[in-house]
Amino acid sequence: MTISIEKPMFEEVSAFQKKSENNTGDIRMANEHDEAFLAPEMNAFGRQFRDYDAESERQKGVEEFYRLQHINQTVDFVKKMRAEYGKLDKMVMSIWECCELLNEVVDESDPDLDEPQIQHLLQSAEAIRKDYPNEDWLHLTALIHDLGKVITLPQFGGLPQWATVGDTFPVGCAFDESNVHHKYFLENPDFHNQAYNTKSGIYTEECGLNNVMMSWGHDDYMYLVVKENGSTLPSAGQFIIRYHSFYPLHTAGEYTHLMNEEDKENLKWLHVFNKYDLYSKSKVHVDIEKVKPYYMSLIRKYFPENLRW
Ligand SMILES: O[C@H]1[C@H](O)[C@@H](O)[C@H](O)[C@@H](O)[C@H]1O
Ligand SMILES: [Fe+2]
Ligand SMILES: [Fe+2]
Repeated sequence: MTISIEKPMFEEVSAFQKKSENNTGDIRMANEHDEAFLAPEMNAFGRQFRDYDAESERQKGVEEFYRLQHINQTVDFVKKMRAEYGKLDKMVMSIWECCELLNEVVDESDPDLDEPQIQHLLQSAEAIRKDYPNEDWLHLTALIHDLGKVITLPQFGGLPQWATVGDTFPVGCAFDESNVHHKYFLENPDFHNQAYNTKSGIYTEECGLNNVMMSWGHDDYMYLVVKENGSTLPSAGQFIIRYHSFYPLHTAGEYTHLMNEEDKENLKWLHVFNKYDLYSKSKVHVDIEKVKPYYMSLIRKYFPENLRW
């Protein structure tokens, strides 16, 4: 199904200023009188969003995270993970149970967020709901997009952070320089493998992202969960879940030679989504009990009661 976009995809950055006054570091509850979502200029730490070069303690941890991620995500590793997690034999539970479980996950790759993960899910979902009130599938997509991070918990195999979070990129072809902290790819064995280090590598131009192996993490895992459990979430929603961390594509505009026509359509919605995923990260908490009935109704509409994880 193709869903057309009637709203402007991006607001001017100047319009974002007003909201930044809210980002003072104090936690307050959002209420229904808040105006439509305006992306702030600064994150909750008073820095630019996605600033991977700032000098700070937090930044050192993030850089170390990317060093390990870039060294270890290889074609062989991704194949192994896909086979293992494709079995979906780790757990049986509902979507909401997983939302609650996610609170136990800490994301070491994220320079902009140190709130409980369930707040990030609800903050992004509520922000997108205000601006796109009729696209309920988009609200639900936002709610579940990061649930795959549970693979770092012991009961899901306890994968290291570098195999769970962070930006994603294709393996099996050259690592583009737009990847943050690109220099660490030099220590990845695939970097020196001639079958894997050309622009298209093992792929052909316009082969479609579905035929491309992405670095393993919460995006691809959650996509598998959605697909294999027979969710009726539209293809644009499934695409968003699968590629929302693929910043080298959706923000830097690289790797587009691997896309087919369907990918190009879906990418429009990913651009919409990305603004809410990134800029809704704030200290303004959503009242979970108040919004829960609405999201439960969406879960019932698009998912079976229990899912295999
Ligand atoms: O640090 C963040 C975080 O892990 C997000 O969940 C992921 O989607 C981003 O791409 C990543 O950079
Ligand atoms: Fe994510
Ligand atoms: Fe997110």
